[in-house]
Amino acid sequence: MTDGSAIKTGEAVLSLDHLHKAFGALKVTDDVTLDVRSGEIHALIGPNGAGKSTLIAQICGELQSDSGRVHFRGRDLTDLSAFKRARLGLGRSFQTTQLCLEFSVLEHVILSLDCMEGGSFNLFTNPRNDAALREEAMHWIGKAGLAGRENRQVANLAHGERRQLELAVALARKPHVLVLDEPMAGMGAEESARMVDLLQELKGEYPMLLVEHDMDAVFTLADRVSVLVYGRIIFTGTVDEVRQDAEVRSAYLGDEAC
Ligand SMILES: Nc1ncnc2c1ncn2[C@@H]1O[C@H](COP(=O)(O)OP(=O)(O)OP(=O)(O)O)[C@@H](O)[C@H]1O
Repeated sequence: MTDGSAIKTGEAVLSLDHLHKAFGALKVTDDVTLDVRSGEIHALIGPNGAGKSTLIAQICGELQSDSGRVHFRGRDLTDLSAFKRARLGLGRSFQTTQLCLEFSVLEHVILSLDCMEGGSFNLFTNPRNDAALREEAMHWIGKAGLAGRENRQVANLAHGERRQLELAVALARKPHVLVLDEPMAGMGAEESARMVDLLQELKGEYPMLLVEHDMDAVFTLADRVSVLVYGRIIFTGTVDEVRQDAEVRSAYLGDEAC
């Protein structure tokens, strides 16, 4: 299989095969094998410093693995740059916001679309004149729950709305999988609930690898959960299985899972 169009529900879209990464003597990714299947949200949880962000960087090509392979939609990505992986549809969000505060929501998404198409559109002269780009940007803005906020300057958005804008930008790149690094980070309860609803709506359309500390969100959204401790996956299973596993509870969940 070389083309993702042939992928059926439940088949692996993204596979990590025995990935390793060490910083000096510190093994940060230690023989990690997991997959994200079509139609699912696969959550990756683990204590601070377990190696979750490092693993995301290895998946997305920002960090070279010491060994192991990454396959995406039937293709071996291991030796490709982050840019090429993104082009092939590996979408990602970051743990901290990566937005230009002086742009409007609409300008942000239009710029992202234009960059993706390799255009020469000049944001500073006439950002809203390309009707097709504008229409498409509005589509992604709506999909990320920001309809009505398109003309608001990013600097004036609430934290949760900024995370939604990042989601709009990620969606505008037309990913075939979403790798989300703590999308609820820094959010209050109401903002988290809104993001959970959004991800719930997008589930099925986009397979997701979700790194998240908010256990309510994880238990609501995930089909499967992998638990990373000191760079090793100690357990993969359904939400119920993970909640009941004694090792997981002692390593990470504690009484939260009861
Ligand atoms: N470039 C680096 N050089 C050396 N050590 C690093 C580097 N990047 C990460 N580490 C170390 O690797 C370990 C894993 O870090 P990582 O940020 O991947 O964990 P994490 O699970 O994402 O943590 P958190 O939940 O706090 O975001 C930590 O001990 C960290 O200090």
